[in-house]
Amino acid sequence: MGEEKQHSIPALPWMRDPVDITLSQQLPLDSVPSLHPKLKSALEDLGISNLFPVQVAVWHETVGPGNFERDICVNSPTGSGKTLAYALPLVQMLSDRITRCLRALVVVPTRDLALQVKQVFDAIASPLGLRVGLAVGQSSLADEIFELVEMPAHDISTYYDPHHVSLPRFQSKVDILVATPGRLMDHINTTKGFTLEHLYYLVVDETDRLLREAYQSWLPTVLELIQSNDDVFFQPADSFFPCSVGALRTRRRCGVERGFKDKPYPRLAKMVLSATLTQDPGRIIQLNLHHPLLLKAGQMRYRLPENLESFKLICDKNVKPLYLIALLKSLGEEKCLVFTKSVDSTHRLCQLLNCFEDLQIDIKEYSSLQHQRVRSKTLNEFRKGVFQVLVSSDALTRGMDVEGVRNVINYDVPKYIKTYVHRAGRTARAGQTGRCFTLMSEDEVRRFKKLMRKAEGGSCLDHNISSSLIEALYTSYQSALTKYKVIISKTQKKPKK
Ligand SMILES: Nc1ncnc2c1ncn2[C@@H]1O[C@H](COP(=O)(O)OP(=O)(O)OP(=O)(O)O)[C@@H](O)[C@H]1O
Repeated sequence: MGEEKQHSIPALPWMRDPVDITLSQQLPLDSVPSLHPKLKSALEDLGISNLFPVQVAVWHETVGPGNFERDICVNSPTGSGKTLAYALPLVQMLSDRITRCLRALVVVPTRDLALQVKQVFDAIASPLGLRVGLAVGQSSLADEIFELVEMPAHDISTYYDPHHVSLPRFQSKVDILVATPGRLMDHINTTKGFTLEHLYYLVVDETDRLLREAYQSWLPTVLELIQSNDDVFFQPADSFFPCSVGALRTRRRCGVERGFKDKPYPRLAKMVLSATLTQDPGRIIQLNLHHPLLLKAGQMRYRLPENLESFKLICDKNVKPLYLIALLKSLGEEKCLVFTKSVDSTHRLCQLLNCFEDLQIDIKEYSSLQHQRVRSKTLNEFRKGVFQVLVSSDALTRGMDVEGVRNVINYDVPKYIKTYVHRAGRTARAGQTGRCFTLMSEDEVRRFKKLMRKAEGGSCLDHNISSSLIEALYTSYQSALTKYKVIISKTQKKPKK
């Protein structure tokens, strides 16, 4: 992660002069210019009466006077409302569409995040008659195709056959698609009738994470498909284009672009967002942004939520699990997320904690070692409050919004400030209060303090647990360890003869 070492002044000139989101105020729905009445009442049904500053700023640059003339990059803290910041303008802009085509594509890194984003879209898009699809590999490819593409009555096979001479009429069943890169590529490569040719809007959520992982070159592929459509736009109407199997060809927005001296320029509008947006020109360039505008909260690249309190808890590393247990006990019934450094550590820690007989706290794990179905079930139960403590590694928690998480605990000190931002950001969301505790040994303190100086709002208090509380746990620790060793020996594979 060489990016961490970069100087904090961005190399890209347009990144040096951002619009500061913190200067925007919350805006009551009645004052939001041009807000569709149905969108307003959908928001009210969600209990939303004001737009958050990032939503106001994005609205201003898209639906408002900005009119989507520039591609939008958003760097705003975790829990500040980025999902609705992009979902609202998309739904508003598509509300007057006449035919149903795939007009907006939202790419996110994980399935659970995609499900969460789809729920947000469903709540605001359905009242305006827009359909939202999901391409995440939750169901079989065939089931997913059934939900996304209307097959011509006579055509029963679902996969693309390049030798098929007559071009049947496929119809998209969705206006907006939320996808993970892998499944998106499956549809691009194999699903007949799945086309991006009508796309107006591309959203890349958790951009830095998605740009870091190539996932079968999904981004160059999507951009190339869109680019080739733009090229075809200027070709004579009778020219052959293999993707034009659908309904009408769509004309992308053809506005007067700022800086283009009244030259009409059809293009796809892009929005890219993250709480830790990359400043690396080598990565940003991959997005092929058009005259980009950066919307950013505050001065520094990393910013922690306003109502987050950070604490460091210095432990004796020989009995670190006891500090965690003492901390969990002191937090009572509050929902907690515990982060470890790896999936293996997550598994081991969760097993060990469950070996403490008198703990009386329900603890489950959430990791990529588990089957997706198990993981989704665990997450749903955690959302509903069926159990109270979830132990997780980093990979899957980007963007996850679980109501009522009051505490985040870093069992292992995060290596990078970016990791701290995303972990801590699972609490103190939407203006709520929250706490992040980081367990560390004495010799890790210096590095941790240095790490926290990289973030706005990175001040950190001490949280102490008395040694008598730790000593009181020694006996149960011994019996938990014995029980844990039995479990480990049973699960370890027997050597082959
Ligand atoms: N205008 C609003 N009024 C009240 N609540 C809101 C508003 N906008 C968003 N929220 C709530 O704020 C929470 C955080 O929103 P969201 O998940 O979009 O944050 P985010 O900025 O994408 O965070 P992350 O960077 O962690 O992905 C959600 O529970 C959402 O329902």
